[in-house]
Parts: sequence; structure tokens; C-alpha cells
Amino acid sequence: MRIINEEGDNGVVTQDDAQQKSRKATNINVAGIWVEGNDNITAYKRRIIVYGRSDYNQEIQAHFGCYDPLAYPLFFPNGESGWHSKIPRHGVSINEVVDVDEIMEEDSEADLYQGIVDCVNAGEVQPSRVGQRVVLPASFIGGSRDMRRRFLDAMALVQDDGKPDIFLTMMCNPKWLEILKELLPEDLKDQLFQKNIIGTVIAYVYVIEFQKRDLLHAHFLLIMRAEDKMANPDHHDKIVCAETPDPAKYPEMHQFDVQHMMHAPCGHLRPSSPCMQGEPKRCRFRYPRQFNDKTSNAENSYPLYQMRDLRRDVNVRDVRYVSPPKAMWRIFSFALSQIHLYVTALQLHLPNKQMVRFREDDIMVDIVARERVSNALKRLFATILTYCEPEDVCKLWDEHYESLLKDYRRQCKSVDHVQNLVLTGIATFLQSMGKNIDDYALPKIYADANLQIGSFREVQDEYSILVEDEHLRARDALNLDQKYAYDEIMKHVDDDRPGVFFIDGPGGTGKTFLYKALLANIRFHGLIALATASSGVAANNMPGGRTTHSRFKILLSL
Ligand SMILES: Nc1ncnc2c1ncn2[C@@H]1O[C@H](COP(=O)(O)OP(=O)(O)OP(=O)(O)O)[C@@H](O)[C@H]1O
Repeated sequence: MRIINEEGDNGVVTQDDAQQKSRKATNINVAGIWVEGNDNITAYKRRIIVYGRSDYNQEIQAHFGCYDPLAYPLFFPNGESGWHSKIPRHGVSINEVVDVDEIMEEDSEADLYQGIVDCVNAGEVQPSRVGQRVVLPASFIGGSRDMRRRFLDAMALVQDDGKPDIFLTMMCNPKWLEILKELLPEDLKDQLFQKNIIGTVIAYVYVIEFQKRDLLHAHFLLIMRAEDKMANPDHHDKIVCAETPDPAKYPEMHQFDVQHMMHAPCGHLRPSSPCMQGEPKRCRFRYPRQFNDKTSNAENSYPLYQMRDLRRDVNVRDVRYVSPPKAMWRIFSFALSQIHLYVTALQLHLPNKQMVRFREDDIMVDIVARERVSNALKRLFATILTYCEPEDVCKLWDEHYESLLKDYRRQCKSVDHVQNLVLTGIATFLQSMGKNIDDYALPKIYADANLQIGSFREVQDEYSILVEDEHLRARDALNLDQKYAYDEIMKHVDDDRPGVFFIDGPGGTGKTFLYKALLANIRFHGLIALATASSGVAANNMPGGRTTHSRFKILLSL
């Protein structure tokens, strides 16, 4: 047996001439080991020529089932059929079978090698009856659990900061002169997030993917700050260009665009193009697209970008580039995704299945009231406004006014203030859903509630701290020293006078008890009381407590 290549250097296998019979080669008949070439060009043109006893020869192509036992006799010692186009499919496409990367299945079986050998010797042929089930954890980068976790993290960003404004794809073709000349490693991120070339990005998430025969893609979802959101067609045109650049004005750009971004002709220009599918045949990428004279905002959809019929090009674009970077990416452990702001997954539970902590002497109705999540109602109200578009918003507000305000009224006596709190809460949720509370017939938010400023959310968070009855009642249980300090401090609060107080005493003499009484009563009057401490443990002892460094963003010199 010899290596056969396209130039016609034929090898010999002694066996019957028919393809079916070639499969029955035994060690007596096969006289050598087939060596696969590494040459990419001939890799897909392999074949074996069988010289039988009859006068004609039989060519066995690499995709024939009987090729594998002839090429890899050690793997198919009994001449079993290898891969062939009619191989039975069990719930997976052939692409999934062929892609070696995907062979690392999500939920697979595992056992010690010796265990498998023992099972095979015992006559077991079903892998599903051997070993134990292995579930790849979320820490397996690229696995479906990892992807799902990242998806949920990204959704957390959307919930917090609103819908992404820009979906930016960077296709990394290292041949691009811009990349060679202009972009240093990480430079794109620097331009986007530090130099703010398209506006200030308040949150983003990106992933690196390997598409189109391993072409590297970076997909960014960018959430812009309110002032930089693309609100009108002019703004869109400044950032997005869907046209092939003018060859007279931008010859270089035009050349790159034509060279790298053009989808091969299809449709009536070339009905045999591989992208033409279905009956009647249509390009599966929906090219050529409709021309548009001007960018316009479509109703509940993406904008229709300017793409004039300039008779310069067929408005189709696509890219293909062959490279093997995936392995290198993994070997060097380059990051495959990044998210900003940081998202931490909290423990999840089904509705009303959260653990509730209470003491033996707590009153049952208080426990239930304490645990009611008032935010859920505000979020639901905002969701109904956004997605159900109720006809009479005013009526909806009136009908649910009491329920929306109920939780806050327990802790604040000013009805106006409570209403304002609820409305601003709803406004915050509406904003995160891309809507503005001013567009709805709801009572106006008074005071200087400015949703655009970053500190607004923090003010809302402070207002949302629930005041516990126990802490409100603590005022009546203070001892003489505590009462003196309490009255002195509250006098300043009531008269709106500044003052600095230092409270000291041995451990366990009731300092924290006094703070809790002060915090609860100040908050009960609709004011803000910031509770901070130098350590996390001390901060946790107070309702709404934060460390001083975290609350005032004091830098830590490490
Ligand atoms: N006036 C009071 N009435 C009832 N219980 C009180 C009173 N003052 C303090 N206590 C109780 O005494 C215990 C110790 O009080 P607290 O934790 O406030 O002390 P502390 O001075 O903050 O202690 P440390 O300095 O160790 O943090 C707590 O269980 C608290 O509930």
C-alpha cells in the first residue's frame, strides 16, 4: 500500500473490487498502514484505488463508508463501516457530528477506561448503559450553561440600564490595513469606552465568537447614557453607514468594503449561488435588500438605514476568511467575553418561596408585610404601561393607587411624599424599558427628581429602605443617656441645623440601638439618613448600612 495523491500515484490494496467487499479486508489481505498527508490542499481529495481480480479498478473516495477501515485499519480492525452520508442520525445534525469542538458534549457519559474495557469484554455495546452521567458545569467556557449564565448577566444589565442601543460587530480580518496600521491590541475597546468615540457607554457586554470557518468576531452590546442614545435619523447617520463608500471620496474604504464586505452575487444575477434556498429560491440572507433614500425610524423595529441606489454596487455584503485561531485563543487563555457593569448572580427562588427570617415574638402580619416586595408592583405597573399600552392610564393608576402606596405608607406619614416616591420608582423602571413617564397621564413628579442624573438612583435606593416597626418603637425604650443623645440630634434634624456628634461608650452599652432608633425616625419623616461604618460587619448591623468607602466612593490605596 502506498500513499495516493491527486497526481495519480496509485496505491494497491488486495481485495475484491466492489466497494462493499472492500470493507471485508482482513489482516491477511491488508499489507500496510495508510499515512494521511497533512497537506491542506490534498486533504479533501483523498481516495484509495482498489485493483481487484477483474479488469477494472475501483476508486474509494474519502467520504465512502468503506474508506475509513481501509485508511485507519487499527481503528476499524473488523472492517466496520466508517462515516458515510447515510449514517443514522440520532438527534444531531451532521455538522454537530463533524465539528470536533462540539464532540465535547454537554451532558456526556464518563467512566474509567478500565471500566469501559471491562464492559466491552462483557459484551456491552450500548455506551448509554456504561459509566455515569457527566454534566459540564457553567465554568466550562463556551458550554451551554456558561452561555446561559452570560445571557442572564446581560439581561441583568438590561434590567438595570435599559435596552442596548448599539449592536456592534467587529470582524477581525488581520489583513485589514486599518488593523495592521491603526489598531493596537485592545485599542478598539479603548476608543469605545475610554475615548467615547461614539458617546459615553454606561454599560456593555461583548463576546468573542468563531464563525465562518473560525473567523473571529467580537459582538458588542452597548448601552449608551441618556444624552448619547440615538434618538433621530441624523444621529443614526453619524454612527451607522450601510452604504458602500463613495469610491471618489474614499477610494481606500471603498476598496476594503468591496473586497471584504461584499456578498457574492445571488438572486437573478446568480441563481446557483449557495445562499439561494427554498422554493421559490431566495437568498437566505435576504439579499439584495430594499434601497432607502433616507434613514428613518420604523415603528417598533430597527431603524431603516440610508442605502441609496447609487448604481455602484449590489447592496449585499458578507465576509469570509479562513483562519485557525480558535485553538490559539484557548491555549493563551484570552478572554472570550467581558461585561461592564459587574453583575453578581444572587440566589434565585420561585415566587414566594424565599426564606423569611423572623423571631418568635414577631407579629405574624408584620412578618408578611415586611416581606412584601413593593418594587415588584412598581415594576409590574411600568411593564403594563410599556407592553400592554392601556387605554386609560389614569384609571389604572387610580384603581391601584392604594396597593402601590400601601407599603410606603406604613413607614412615612406624608402622603404626597409617598406618592412621589412611588411615581419616581415607576419612572425609573419605565426609563430602563426605554420609556418616559412624562408620556403617560400620571400625576407629575414634584421636587427636583431628575432621572438623568446618576445619583438619582441612589437617592431612590435610600428612600426605598424599609423602616422596621421595632426600630421606630426603640425611641420609647431608650435609657436616659440614649434619650439625651437622641433628643439632641433630632433637635438639629428638625430645625435643619448642621451638627457633628461623637457618641462613645464601652461595648454593649447601646450605641447601635440608638443609631437604629435615629435612622428609623429620620427615615419615617421622609428624610434621608445615610448609615455608614468603617467595616462591613459594623455597617451590616444598621438598616441600609454601607461601608464608608463604598458609600462615598473613597479610593483604597493598596
Ligand atoms: N435602651 C435599650 N433597651 C433595650 N435593649 C437595649 C437598649 N440599649 C441597648 N440594648 C440592647 O443591648 C445590646 C447591645 O447594644 P448595642 O449592640 O447597641 O451596643 P453597642 O454599644 O453598639 O455595642 P458595640 O460597641 O459592641 O457594637 C443589644 O442587644 C441591644 O438591643
